[in-house]
Amino acid sequence: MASSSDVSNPSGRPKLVLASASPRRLGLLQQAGIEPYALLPADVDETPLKNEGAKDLAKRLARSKAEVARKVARVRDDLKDAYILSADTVVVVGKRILPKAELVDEAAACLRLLSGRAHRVYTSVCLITPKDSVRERLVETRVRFKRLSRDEFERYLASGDWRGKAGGYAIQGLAGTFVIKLVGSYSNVVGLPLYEAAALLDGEGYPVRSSWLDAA
Ligand SMILES: Cc1cn([C@H]2C[C@H](O)[C@@H](COP(=O)(O)OP(=O)(O)OP(=O)(O)O)O2)c(=O)[nH]c1=O
Repeated sequence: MASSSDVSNPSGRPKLVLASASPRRLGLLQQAGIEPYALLPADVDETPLKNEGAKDLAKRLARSKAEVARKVARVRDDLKDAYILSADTVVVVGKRILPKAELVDEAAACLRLLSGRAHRVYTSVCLITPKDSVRERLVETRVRFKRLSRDEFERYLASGDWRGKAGGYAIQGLAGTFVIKLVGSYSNVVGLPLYEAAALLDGEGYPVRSSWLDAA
């Protein structure tokens, strides 16, 4: 398991830095058999620019996170040749970008907008290769929520399951019971589209499936 400090790399495989503090992103990568060598969370200002749309916001933030981590990694002897992977997830209802809910009032406002309607979730994945090429993939998932009863609304807010989640909900948690329909990648909603992330890494020479036999 990776940590923000050094960990051993007994396999001699290329190293991967995950530029994220999200336990969901680490968990999804591990589900795919990909173990980051190090975690370098990047704290970037997530405020949308004036007139910035959800897709551009997700792309800009994923790229900023990767670039912040790259600066740190390239001056570290053990990480100077590492691949850097980051992502950013944005939830949007129509053109309205929902915040990453930190306060109960924000979560309540998000739920009111999501209840009984369809919305889109964008995750942009950014990969910086050891030679500093930048590769990106933007993935869209469409999600439709049931109309929430007052009881569901209040219990969900009381659960705190929304905290720190884009759009004020976590599909992998209690809010899974609100989802009538999902079109596209489920892992994209949780924070890292696995098909696209694996394809990006694979396409740039990272040995995505090299550990699969270790687990057999
Ligand atoms: C919509 C949705 C989002 N989320 C999470 C994924 C992300 O962690 C978070 C969106 O915020 P992000 O800013 O994309 O990510 P983060 O700040 O949590 O982590 P980092 O920038 O360090 O990588 O919301 C879920 O876990 N489930 C969901 O259903």
